[in-house]
Amino acid sequence: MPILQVKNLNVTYQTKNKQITAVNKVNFSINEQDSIGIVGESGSGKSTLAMAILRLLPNRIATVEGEVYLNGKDFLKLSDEELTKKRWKEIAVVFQKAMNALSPVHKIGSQMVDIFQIHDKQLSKKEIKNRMIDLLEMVNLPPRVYNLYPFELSGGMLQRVSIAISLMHNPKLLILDEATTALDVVTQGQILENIMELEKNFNTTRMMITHDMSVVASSCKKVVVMYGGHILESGLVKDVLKNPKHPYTKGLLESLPSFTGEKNNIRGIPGSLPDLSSPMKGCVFANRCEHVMDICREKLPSEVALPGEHKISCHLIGGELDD
Ligand SMILES: Nc1ncnc2c1ncn2[C@@H]1O[C@H](COP(=O)(O)OP(=O)(O)OP(=O)(O)O)[C@@H](O)[C@H]1O
Repeated sequence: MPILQVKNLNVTYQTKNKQITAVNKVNFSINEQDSIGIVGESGSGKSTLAMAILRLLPNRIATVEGEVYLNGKDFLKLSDEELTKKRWKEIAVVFQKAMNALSPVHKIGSQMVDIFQIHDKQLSKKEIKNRMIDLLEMVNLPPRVYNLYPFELSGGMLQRVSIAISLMHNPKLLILDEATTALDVVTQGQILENIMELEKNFNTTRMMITHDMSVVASSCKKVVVMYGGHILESGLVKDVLKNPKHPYTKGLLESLPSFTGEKNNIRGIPGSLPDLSSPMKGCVFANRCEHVMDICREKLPSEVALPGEHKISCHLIGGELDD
């Protein structure tokens, strides 16, 4: 059974005079210990997807429809009490600016203990302290960090603290939303290595939200490519990144130096995201696609399964035009 199953998930933001469909009938699932990267450029709906799964979008701002099964139970239907029990233990999240949530006037250790005790009041202070120091060591921080204030740590160290906090209750599913994006490449690489090591020890499944394909290439087993609230392509990283089928995925890869080899081959994708507040008949990428055909503007492509776990929604591949 998949650890997370998302079915027909739709998220609509209500603004004063518009309704913005930021996630549009999204379906995907994650099996245990499948690290999955959700990629796409800014505004493609990645964070909205994560927030909806985590039930962090207030009703007055957004309408969430569909089903999100966490270990077989519909997470969207849980009572607030059940939800509180599952947060941190079954599902935890680290945001890009997670470190900003730390109080500047309390030491790291005391904040960790307070957070730990919200969910577990059984252990003594000393036992908790030992566990917190173990956790800090697991994210490669020395024990002395326990007695330091946030201002005494670098951004990378603080983000490691946030990751340690997220792992405190051994969550089954860990969502990282651009959690390493603001860090320099070396620190980012080290933290990713740490996280992968921790996953093995903790038996955690990771969902990683990023606009950076190279992060997915180096740390994930599977990838989901999002654009304009739709999933356009998904599958194993080794298939999708080596043999991308969707013109959008190809465009994303061509805009990365590490995937094209030579600097002068780097290309952007001309154009910008469509207006998500007006209803669309066809493919969401049609206006920017260099292979656009009449049918692309008329009909939403349905998802086609290719060999392996590779799936694609594009009129160029599979379906009527490819017969
Ligand atoms: N609170 C909000 N009210 C209205 N529209 C919103 C709100 N938050 C996000 N959106 C819109 O929803 C769409 C998806 O945004 P989202 O932040 O989920 O994308 P993203 O892929 O995570 O991008 P980024 O990496 O820049 O955060 C965008 O069009 C954005 O403008």
